[in-house]
Amino acid sequence: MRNRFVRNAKDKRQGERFSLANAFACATCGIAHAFKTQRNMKIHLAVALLALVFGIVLQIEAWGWAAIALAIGLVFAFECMNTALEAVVDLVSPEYSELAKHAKDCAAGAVLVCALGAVAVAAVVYVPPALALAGL
Ligand SMILES: Nc1ncnc2c1ncn2[C@@H]1O[C@H](COP(=O)(O)OP(=O)(O)OP(=O)(O)O)[C@@H](O)[C@H]1O
Repeated sequence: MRNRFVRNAKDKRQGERFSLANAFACATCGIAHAFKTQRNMKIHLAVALLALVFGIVLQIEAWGWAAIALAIGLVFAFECMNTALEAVVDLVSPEYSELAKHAKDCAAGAVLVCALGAVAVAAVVYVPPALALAGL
């Protein structure tokens, strides 16, 4: 029987229907795969949980929650994209290649830039209430 979660370019050209539920299921599989295979994803999760705890303890404002949620989402999204790019590179270039190296290094660099941005957001959101809590 045809796997209902598989759709290729030919199916798309033929206009074969692919339900929204299937699309969500595929996206969820991708996120789960990234969590299972990428050590960095687990580190991002630990840091995100810590950020939530800090947010509750420091009683940050609504705009702070919005900024932290955006930063966390961006880091997870970039790590998923990095995982996708690594898979494609491994598929098309299992042997050593300078282009493959540049592609993977740039994708990893994008995650790093995103994580540094998240650190900057965290500093802006958490430092003032932390100083206030400390009476400084
Ligand atoms: N086919 C290849 N050709 C050349 N260099 C490669 C190749 N595959 C991986 N590399 C190099 O090894 C590094 C690590 O690649 P790998 O696929 O193991 O990613 P990773 O350890 O999961 O990285 P990340 O921490 O970014 O998720 C790449 O950034 C790149 O410099």
